[in-house]
Amino acid sequence: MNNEVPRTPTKSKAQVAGDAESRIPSPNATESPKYRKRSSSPKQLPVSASEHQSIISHTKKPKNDVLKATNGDNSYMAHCGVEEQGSESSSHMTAFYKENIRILNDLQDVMFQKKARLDTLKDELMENKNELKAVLLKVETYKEEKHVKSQQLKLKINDAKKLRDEHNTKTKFMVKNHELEGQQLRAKSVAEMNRRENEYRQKIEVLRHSRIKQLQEKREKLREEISGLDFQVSNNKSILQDALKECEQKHKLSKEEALRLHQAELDGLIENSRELSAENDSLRTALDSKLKVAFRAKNEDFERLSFSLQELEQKLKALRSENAKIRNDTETFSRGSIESLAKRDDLKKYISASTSELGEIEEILMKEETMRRKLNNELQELRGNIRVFCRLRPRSNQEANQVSNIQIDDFNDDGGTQQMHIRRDSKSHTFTFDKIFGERDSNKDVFDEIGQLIQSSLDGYNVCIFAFGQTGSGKTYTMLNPKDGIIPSTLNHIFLWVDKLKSLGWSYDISGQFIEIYNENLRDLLKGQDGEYEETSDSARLEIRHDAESSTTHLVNATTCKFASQEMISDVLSRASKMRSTAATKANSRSSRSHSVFIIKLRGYNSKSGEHSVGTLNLVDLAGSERINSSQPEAERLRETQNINKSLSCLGDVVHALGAKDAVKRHIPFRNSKLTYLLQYSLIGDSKTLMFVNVSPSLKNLPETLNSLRFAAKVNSTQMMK
Ligand SMILES: Nc1ncnc2c1ncn2[C@@H]1O[C@H](COP(=O)(O)OP(=O)(O)OP(=O)(O)O)[C@@H](O)[C@H]1O
Repeated sequence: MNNEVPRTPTKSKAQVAGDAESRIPSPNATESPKYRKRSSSPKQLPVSASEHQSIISHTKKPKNDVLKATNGDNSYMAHCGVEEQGSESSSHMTAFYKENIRILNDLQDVMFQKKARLDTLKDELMENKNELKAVLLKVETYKEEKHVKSQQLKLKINDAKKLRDEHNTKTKFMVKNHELEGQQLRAKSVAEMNRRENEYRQKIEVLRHSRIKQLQEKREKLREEISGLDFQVSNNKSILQDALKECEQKHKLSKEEALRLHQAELDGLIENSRELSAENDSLRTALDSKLKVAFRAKNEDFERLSFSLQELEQKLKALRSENAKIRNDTETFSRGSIESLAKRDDLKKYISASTSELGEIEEILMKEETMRRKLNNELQELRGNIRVFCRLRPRSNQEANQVSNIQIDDFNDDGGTQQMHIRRDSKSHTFTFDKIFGERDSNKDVFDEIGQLIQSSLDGYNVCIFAFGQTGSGKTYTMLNPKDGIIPSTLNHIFLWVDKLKSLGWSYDISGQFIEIYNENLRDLLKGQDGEYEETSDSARLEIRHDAESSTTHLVNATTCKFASQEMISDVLSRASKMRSTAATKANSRSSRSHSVFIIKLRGYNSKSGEHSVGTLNLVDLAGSERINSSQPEAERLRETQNINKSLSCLGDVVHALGAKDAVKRHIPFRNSKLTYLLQYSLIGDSKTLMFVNVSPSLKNLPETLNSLRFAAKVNSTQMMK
């Protein structure tokens, strides 16, 4: 679209003059009444734009009229009714006409000047418009830039928010973990208290039952005794009464008989004679004494029987009071039993309420355990599936004065990384890792950092932990130090955790294999172990077999040790390291020239939820990473070094390929070394890998230290693809 202002045609002064000449009629031409009218006020010059316009319109019509007059059209004059006047007035008219023509020409000049000015203004307007356009364009560009910058700012703000959320999630997770542990401890102590309370209650119950039984038995016995005695007493009483009655009867009868006889005799004697009276008296005295003796004897019998009766009555009384006491006791006991029964019912109710509460708590704990597993995995993934930790071993006494210039920065909480700077020949080398342990950090400090990774293997993920570095840099100390190395600490941690998880229904089957890879040959470090180890025949060669369907690896002919108790750990590890050192003496420090791989398989089953988990934890002490030493050109050493270099570079290649963006489509060279082939399924997918790069502080080891750090830094720059 053309936005230009239509331009007024401009003319040069000569053109304007020429035009005016051609347009303006001759001064001799007949004057039109209109021009005459104007002559009456010759000094009235147009000053405004409207007057200017009206002058132009006035001058246009006379132009045609004048032209007609110039061409000798007298009818025009006649038509106008103008009469011929004298030559004086004609010259006057000519002057006037000329004056008007001049004014008109001046006006036309003014008009053209104004037109020219208008054009200039139009040009300026155009220029301004263009400038405005350019300015608008610039404004647009600035706006776009501003938009882009605001988008970038938004992204940065989002990133910052994400980091803050991440931090919050981490904090929440830690807090939750602590709470979880607290709850578990609380639940455990409550369970323990309940168990003890139950035990005591059961014991009290048993004691109470046995005591009641004893008392009941005693009461029964006493009842029997009482009834026996009652029976005896009533029996004796009737016997005594019968005897007494008989005695009295007999006595009465004998008395009556004797009296009757005596009376008869007396009567006979009285009747017979007085002489017999003396005899009668003596006879009577004799009879009296006889009767008295008999009576006394009978009396004594009676008294004896009365006494025994009294005794029996007293005994009966005592037994009765004892019986009453026993009854009282029994009543007290039954009252106690009723109270105990009420208490038992209360306790039963309390126990059933506690059991249901415990069930709920268990359910919550199980859910929290599942949540913890998920969160732990998310946290590990946030930290990266491949992580690299550096560890600087402490200087020995001999190295004290010959140490490298190594400086370790503080841990950067924002980036989650740590840096170290090494000076060599006035050049500074900086390396960044996920964590750096200095000379003063202990194996415990190291284990505290990797505990959650070990947890992942219990949760059913595959985990690989490598120790990499030159000979003497502290790999074996980090991995296998008997007291607190990663391997013994890991096994102890596993046992502790398995014990904790028992209350949530989890049970674990823990088994281990320990092998060595020397010159690309596998060797069983648990071979020949006794006890609960699965033996393999001496001639059997170790073989690696993969099951692609279940993504698992099987080591054919390798001894598998089932860890049934924590006590087995030190025994198995000391035997394995003995086996390794036996080989070392044979093959000249072979331990530093071979890779050792400790494979722990953790199969978990939850009887309450039916969940299964299978995790493999590979703890690898890699062979020394130093380059070929020209001072040791023996063929055997060369072969060893070549094999080590090949397998280490293959490990680097595999990790690198796994970290590539197109890793899923890419060929991963697992088969290029026995080590990577063995660990194939523990390096892909959800697996987690941690590499320790162990370095020495010694100045003489500096070139190897830098090599190791470069290798590790390359691994650290990798982020595993899923
Ligand atoms: N963090 C540490 N604290 C104390 N001593 C250590 C530490 N790291 C290593 N050492 C000591 O340094 C020496 C060498 O360590 P170590 O044998 O573990 O090295 P290495 O890298 O495994 O060597 P090789 O490859 O020969 O097995 C040992 O005497 C060990 O006790």
